[in-house]
Amino acid sequence: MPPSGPSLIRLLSGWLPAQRWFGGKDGPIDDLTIGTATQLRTGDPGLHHLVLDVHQNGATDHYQVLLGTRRHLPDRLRHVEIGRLTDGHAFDGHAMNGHVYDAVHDPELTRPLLAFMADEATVGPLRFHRAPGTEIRTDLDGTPTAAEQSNTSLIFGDAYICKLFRRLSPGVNPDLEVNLALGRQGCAHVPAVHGWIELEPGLGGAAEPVTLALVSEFLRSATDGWRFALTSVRDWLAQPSHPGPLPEVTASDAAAAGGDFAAEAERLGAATAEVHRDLAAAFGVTRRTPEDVRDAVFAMNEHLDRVSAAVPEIRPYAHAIRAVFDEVAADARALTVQRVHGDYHLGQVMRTDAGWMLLDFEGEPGRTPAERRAPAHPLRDVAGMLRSFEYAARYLIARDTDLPPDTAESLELRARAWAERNRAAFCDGYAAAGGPDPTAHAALVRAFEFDKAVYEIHYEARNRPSWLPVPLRSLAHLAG
Ligand SMILES: Nc1ncnc2c1ncn2[C@@H]1O[C@H](COP(=O)(O)OP(=O)(O)O)[C@@H](O)[C@H]1O
Ligand SMILES: O=P(O)(O)O[C@H]1O[C@H](CO)[C@@H](O[C@H]2O[C@H](CO)[C@@H](O)[C@H](O)[C@H]2O)[C@H](O)[C@H]1O
Repeated sequence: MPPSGPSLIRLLSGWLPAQRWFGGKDGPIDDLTIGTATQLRTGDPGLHHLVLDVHQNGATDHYQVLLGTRRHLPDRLRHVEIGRLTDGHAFDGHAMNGHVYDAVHDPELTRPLLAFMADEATVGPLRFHRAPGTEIRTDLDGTPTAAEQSNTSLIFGDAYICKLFRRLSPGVNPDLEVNLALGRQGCAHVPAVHGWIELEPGLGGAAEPVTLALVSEFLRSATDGWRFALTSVRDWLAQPSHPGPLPEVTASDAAAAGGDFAAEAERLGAATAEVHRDLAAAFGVTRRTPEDVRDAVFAMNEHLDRVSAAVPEIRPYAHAIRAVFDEVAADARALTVQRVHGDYHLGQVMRTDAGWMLLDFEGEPGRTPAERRAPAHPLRDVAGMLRSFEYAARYLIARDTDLPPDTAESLELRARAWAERNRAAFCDGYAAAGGPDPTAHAALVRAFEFDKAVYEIHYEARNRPSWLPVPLRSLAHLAG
């Protein structure tokens, strides 16, 4: 018997919209039903896996939640309480009185997930998998990472990270698909997959299973690429400012600033090319005709129209952006496309002792599963990372509204120099390691960069309005 009853639904309807990973914040929930309910642990505390069917604007989205139930809630779990069920409320077929809470915060309830994977268990519609040839330790508790975003990640000791996909789509999740494929290619730039969880076919009537979670090797002592780059920018901006025109940045200047990133940017470029090579080997390559390229440019223009309608701040740059798109369409040539990362930026890479590692092959949130898996030109990823250098360079100054204009202007010159230096180093590393040379495809890279900037302006306006000046400032420079 599925968990039912108005009170559980009422509790979840109030809780869901407040979750960071809930994608339906634009409008009210019309109806919420429970698609599947699986009891993973009986007794107290109890653990229940639910797929929620959320009906909004005529469409249905599916979200995964793990609920804990306890008769007495310890203080350490009070902040994640969802509510209380009383009077023998039916829950997974059991009369249940007690507190219902977000189980990802309860180490006692996250530990069983590893045990199920180690045993390759099937529990109701849930199938737990261990990757071939790997062991899974079962003595570790999982705790959620502080930076909860589109998904929830649990860290188990310093051994594993388990990403629970929140919004579910039928079919294998691209992150699992790509990581397994790259692992089979022997790629040194992705963490090893240890296990995964899937839901049997049937979600939304689909014939394929659904990926629920991915367990990977935890990269201990790794530094997040975004933070690493920002440390360098901070040092670079703190140098005494030079009056007059943009100073030429030499390696010794940058090194004197204490945090030159160029050698790292070059290594990151090389790692990116190696991953692209392995993706092409694993998934194959496809040819696109000049007509296909013109269609793609048409889609970029339509994207710009939609974003211009929603975010007026982009309108002053629309003409310059269209000119770049038109240049590619006018000189359209056949291109070779392949599986790519799809949402490549400094927050998706980590520097370990062994080199750069690439994470999160899910593609841009908001795109359909088919779009996320569609082949694209590898220079799209290069353009994504070039945008990220622009972001890192300007992040500290674009958000400081108290800077006097002349200080802001001199810092902008300095930020520009940092971005140019690291963009060039990244492109050099990419081309030297066998990727298509970005300097030989300048118009295409520029078009991809502008298309990404359009996406970012929409993303920031919707999700982080205080960040909007960051892509706008860089657009003012690139489109100027
Ligand atoms: N294998 C790993 N080892 C260490 N940290 C990781 C690993 N995978 C992800 N992370 C950390 O978790 C963050 C979010 O991971 P990501 O896969 O990008 O999830 P999301 O899709 O929720 O953005 C990363 O930015 C990184 O800091
Ligand atoms: O990491 P996600 O897959 O959730 O990607 C989304 O969020 C990113 C921000 O967290 C966003 O990236 C933008 O901001 C980054 C700095 O925080 C910057 O390095 C990127 O260049 C910029 O695009 C990403 O676009 C979005 O899809």
